[in-house]
Amino acid sequence: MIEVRDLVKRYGAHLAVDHLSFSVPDGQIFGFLGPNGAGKSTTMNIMTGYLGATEGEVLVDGHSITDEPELVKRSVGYLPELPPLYMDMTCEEYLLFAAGLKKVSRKDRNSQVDRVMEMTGTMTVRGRLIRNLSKGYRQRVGLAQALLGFPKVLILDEPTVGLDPKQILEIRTLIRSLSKNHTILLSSHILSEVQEVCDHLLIIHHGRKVACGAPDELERELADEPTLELTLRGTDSQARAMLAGVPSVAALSPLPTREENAVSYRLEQATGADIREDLFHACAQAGLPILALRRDALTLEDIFLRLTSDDPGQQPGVSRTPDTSAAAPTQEGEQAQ
Ligand SMILES: Nc1ncnc2c1ncn2[C@@H]1O[C@H](COP(=O)(O)OP(=O)(O)OP(=O)(O)O)[C@@H](O)[C@H]1O
Repeated sequence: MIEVRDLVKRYGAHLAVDHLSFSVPDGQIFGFLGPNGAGKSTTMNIMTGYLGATEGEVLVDGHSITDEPELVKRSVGYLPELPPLYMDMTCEEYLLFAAGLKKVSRKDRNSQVDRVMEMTGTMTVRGRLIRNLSKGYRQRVGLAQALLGFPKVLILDEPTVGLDPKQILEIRTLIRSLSKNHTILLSSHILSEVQEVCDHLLIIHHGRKVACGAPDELERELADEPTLELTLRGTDSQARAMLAGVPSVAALSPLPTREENAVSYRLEQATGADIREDLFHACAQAGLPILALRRDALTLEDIFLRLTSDDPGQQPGVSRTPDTSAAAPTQEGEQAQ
């Protein structure tokens, strides 16, 4: 169990981490998400004992990183954003060297290095110079280094940054397999990179917590009720009279339309309601053909962008991604766009 309590980090007058608190239970893959400069690396550097906090504390299994740094460091493996690799060493030489720095006993070094190379799929490149390895393999070597000593906790700072899509998938699979025996905290500034792999997400902005929860929980809690965009063949008064008779239309606002003899509205639905079928029947009964019906729902990506935006235009309800799966067939038999 990792506990971060009321953590503050100031660089001179700049407040990089602002009273941040969270905890990571054993066995969880915890995603630490925020745009560039949000304070992720600073927090991770404090959690791993590389940097001192201005205020607050970090506990790993109840032991404070400040009071018992050696003990805590032994239970934490760290992959920094730029792994400190020595380009002129082979993969194996580097891992043996890192095992020495981590005070792995001489008699265990070779077997541990073999084991972490197996775990990270680097056995086949053990004799290659690190400078000649691809970025994906260098990242694996960095992970292998973090695994030496078999710490309970792994802290990975942007482990997939700069990798190609295939390498990203491979590292993700590797992280998932490591989660069987480790508690993992990994950071990213890209939601899609952590959404798939993490059980829990913490979103920070300007060093402050802005949201925390399981990805689907966040989506449920932070997304507004979906709205509908409806375009009909008919007049404004006909449409409003028909819509007045549909229960659960909480509000409507007109939208511009390029269709001739047509009107378009954004409809807000009462909490929890889905009025698409009611609308279909009401429009059919009133003889007002539906030309388009589109449901707008916030995705987790929209929520992340909204929570971490300094632009007041990116406020609730502005950044929306159309859910085209909910588009209704038009009178011409086409899918509405
Ligand atoms: N040594 C330092 N001295 C002064 N300011 C710093 C220092 N390190 C980081 N900062 C500032 O603190 C803030 C947080 O930086 P940090 O690197 O922790 O963010 P991050 O979320 O990891 O960003 P990135 O994804 O770009 O690495 C930024 O505004 C950064 O400019």
